[in-house]
Amino acid sequence: MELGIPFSSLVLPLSVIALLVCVGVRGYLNYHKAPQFPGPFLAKISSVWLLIHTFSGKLNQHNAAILEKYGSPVRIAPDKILTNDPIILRHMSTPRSNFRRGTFYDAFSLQPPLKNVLSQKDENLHNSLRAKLIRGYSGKDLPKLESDIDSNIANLVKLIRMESAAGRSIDFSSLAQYFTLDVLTHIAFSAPIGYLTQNRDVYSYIRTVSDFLQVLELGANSSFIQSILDSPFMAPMRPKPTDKDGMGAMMGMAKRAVSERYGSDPKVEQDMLGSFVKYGLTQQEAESEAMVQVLGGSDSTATAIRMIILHVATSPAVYVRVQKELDENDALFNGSLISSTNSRKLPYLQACIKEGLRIWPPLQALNSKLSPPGGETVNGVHLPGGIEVCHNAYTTQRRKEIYGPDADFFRPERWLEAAAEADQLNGEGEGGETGDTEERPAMTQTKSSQSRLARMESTLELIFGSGRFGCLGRHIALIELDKVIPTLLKDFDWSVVEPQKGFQSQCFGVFIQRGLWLRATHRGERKV
Ligand code: HEM
Repeated sequence: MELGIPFSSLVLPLSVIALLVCVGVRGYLNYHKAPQFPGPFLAKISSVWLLIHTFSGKLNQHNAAILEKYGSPVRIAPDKILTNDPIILRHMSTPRSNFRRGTFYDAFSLQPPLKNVLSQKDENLHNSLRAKLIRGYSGKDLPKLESDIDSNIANLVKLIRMESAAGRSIDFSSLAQYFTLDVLTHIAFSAPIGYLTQNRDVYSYIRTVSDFLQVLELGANSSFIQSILDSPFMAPMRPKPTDKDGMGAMMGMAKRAVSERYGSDPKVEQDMLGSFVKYGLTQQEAESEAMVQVLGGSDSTATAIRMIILHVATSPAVYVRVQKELDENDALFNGSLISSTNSRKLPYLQACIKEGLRIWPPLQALNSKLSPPGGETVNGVHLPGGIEVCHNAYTTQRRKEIYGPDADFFRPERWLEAAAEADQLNGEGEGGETGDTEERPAMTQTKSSQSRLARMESTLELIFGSGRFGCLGRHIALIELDKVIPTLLKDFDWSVVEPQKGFQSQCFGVFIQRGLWLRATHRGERKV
């Protein structure tokens, strides 16, 4: 029998049907990878939900919203769930845990296929690399760590004074990053690049890095995108040490600095690179680790500085109290810049720093960990095998049962109240200060493992990750904050220029923040 429909005219509709069937089957299989977890429907059947929000630079906000709506854990992709449960988060990173690094970390091989400490997923290789880096990062091999930071604070203060004397407002988003880039390159290579002295975005690094970070985060959140980025035809588009601008130019700078430390007549310095060389890193490994340090430490610490200053400057009661504490303890500045040890003697200042880190965790990436085959039950939640468990730092740090019913507000007093409670629990009654420790195993030492303060401290610690994956640069970051925050608050009065405008803040794991214009008024002469 003749149907009268030529086969060629059926090709298109049949192809569409076949495609729809494939998409449907794929969606069905995806859905059933972890059907027990709630979440947006699109996130259960495909990675599109996660990719759209990663691309928008607002994934952190969307993640916070779905955790609020569905509770923890919530599904954000077929094989990814998101949690803000501190017990699960800590458990996955303990030394004996069977969880492993997830696909998130594949994106951070800055010179693929070479792995660095951030991208190495093999447990043994990661441990041995960390062991080689730890003395440099802990500051033990850096006798000039504080004085190097001091010299950059002095440059920062000089620049702010100059701008303020000229009646100009200050682009604090850039300035904070000039400072962290100079500090990191100084302690890594024994000399800062000179962002502060030149008062400009050297290598256009800050301007161009946002595109790089957006692509990096897309790869980190999707192994499909990462496989495209890793493919040979993308190689010409990756940053190269020969580039004039951006990440590539920074790599070139690191490469040149590293090359001086190897070869027949190596330069020996007591800096981070010197420590890496001493503990056996190859030249190529040292280049890669130097870049990880700049990438991992500059945006994160700059965000911390911006958000702490912004929150203090826009909270009048806090501002008055912290400046009073700083003025009353002028002697701790020894006539110039404050040491980290002395800074930790100022309880209200320390409470402001902690509260700033809590209210706006500087890194809000997924940091996914892969559950062991067969799964595991943690804190009453069964996490099936082969699932990536991701972190939402923002809502972890706003848990009301830990920080109190007003956890959404910036209120440094909560740390002093919790410390006073802890002292009472211990029967010490010594005033409950949080900033009184010489050594700092956690953010500060805690006196009772049962106290609210202990729970607050250990939860706050999670902004740096924990256990075998914890941030190697935490010690350096905290010393920077201990020193730069009191200096900025003691030397200047800060106000927001055109507060109605707000500023731009995009999250690609790290934050790209632009247009935070502040006015600084010098408060009087002090030698720095
Ligand atoms: C306030 C500032 C900082 C924050 C909030 C922060 C946070 C983090 C987080 C959340 C991780 C990943 C944890 C995980 O994978 O579970 C990490 C890793 C890391 N951070 Fe930081 N960081 C900061 C500053 C720095 C600085 C200044 C440096 C360098 C001097 C640095 C170097 C590193 C390195 C090398 C790793 C990888 C550790 C490993 O793979 O074992 N960070 N950081």
